[in-house]
Amino acid sequence: MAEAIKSTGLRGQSAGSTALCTVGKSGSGLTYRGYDIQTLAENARFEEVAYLLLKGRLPTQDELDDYIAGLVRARGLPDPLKRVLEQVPADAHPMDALRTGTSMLGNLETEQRLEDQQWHADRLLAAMPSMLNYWYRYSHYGERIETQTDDVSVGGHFLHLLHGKPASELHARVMNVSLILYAEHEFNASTFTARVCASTLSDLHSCVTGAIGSLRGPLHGGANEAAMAMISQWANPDTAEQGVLERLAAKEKIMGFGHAVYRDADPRNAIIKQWARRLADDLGDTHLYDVSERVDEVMRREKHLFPNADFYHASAYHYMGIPTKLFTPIFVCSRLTGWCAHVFEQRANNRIIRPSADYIGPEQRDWVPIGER
Ligand SMILES: CC(=O)SCCNC(=O)CCNC(=O)[C@H](O)C(C)(C)COP(=O)(O)OP(=O)(O)OC[C@H]1O[C@@H](n2cnc3c(N)ncnc32)[C@H](O)[C@@H]1OP(=O)(O)O
Ligand SMILES: O=C([O-])CC(=O)C(=O)O
Repeated sequence: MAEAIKSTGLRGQSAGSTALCTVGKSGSGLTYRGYDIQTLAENARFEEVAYLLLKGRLPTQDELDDYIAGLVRARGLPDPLKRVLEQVPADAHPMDALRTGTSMLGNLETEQRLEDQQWHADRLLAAMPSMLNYWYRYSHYGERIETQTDDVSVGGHFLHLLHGKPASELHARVMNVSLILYAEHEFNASTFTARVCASTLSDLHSCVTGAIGSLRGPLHGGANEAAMAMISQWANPDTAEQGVLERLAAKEKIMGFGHAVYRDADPRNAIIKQWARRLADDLGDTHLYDVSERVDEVMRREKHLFPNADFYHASAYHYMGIPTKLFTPIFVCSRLTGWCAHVFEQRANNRIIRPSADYIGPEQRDWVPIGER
């Protein structure tokens, strides 16, 4: 019985090997291919991290320039994909729009050969912010936007399409850091979804479509939106404290706190928290940040729980004028790199993922004809 409880949710069990990432290993909280997350967030461009994850090593300057140029060229959307996105209603969740868009792209640009997997991953990386903003601006404002911008960064491109003007240097910098922080995290639920799908020898678009569905839930990527919905209802830190205590008394979860692997801290939190503070100061409005800090204090005091990567992302994104419903889709634009890198890794050493289950149903029974039940 003790064993069964321990194995709930496969917690703590190894489900395979990876050379991509360490999570919660002593000495360093999070590394991508051996590079510490703090170092990457301070020094790297997101595109450089994407290259590292997808191709296995850091690029030279020439390689990075070529890589970025390729991503910039691949931002356009085929007309049939635009028409499909135009059918997705404004009140759909943007994650569903991305799920549909990714699936449709898989129909138009089907992955036929293993040798093309890298091209398809890069294409998805370039096109995901375009799909999201094309749908958002069309469904909410009736605008058919041009998705081919010449912004060099994925984050800058995203903000440009969303706001219809190039991003400020500060906002482009924060988006860069955010995309790096969200890029990869070992065998989390959405990545594991992608790997299970890859293990059947399915195509990349199916793996990514499934992973989007897993990321959407509030216990995973959807927590950044849920955290925003929560903190935005509190007028000041004192009402926030009261609200958290009430939720805890009602045994409700506080979104953006806790983690399946980390025990003391999520190393991404300190980094995004610092940028959220910078954005608040830049805007001259620290209200949401102050509320967030109080929630953080109360959760540590009452539950010994710490904010995960999602919590301060809520205020950071809000300060950049990003609508709440686009928070988790931004996570997709980043985690796509981790998902695809894991698909490649799975394919390179594949065996179909098929665990066993502990049967807890009835013993074998006699069949009762329908008229006698
Ligand atoms: C980028 C990401 O995906 S990070 C994760 C984003 N998700 C969230 O922020 C959602 C809120 N957090 C949670 O639901 C959980 O902490 C998860 C899903 C992240 C991890 O789940 P688990 O590994 O099952 O959590 P864990 O075993 O550490 O929980 C231990 C205890 O703390 C409680 N707990 C964990 N997180 C929270 C929380 N956010 N608020 C209140 N209580 C919590 C659990 O209910 C559990 O209590 P119990 O022992 O009385 O049942
Ligand atoms: O690792 C996890 O379970 C969730 C997480 O933090 C992530 O995917 O970034």
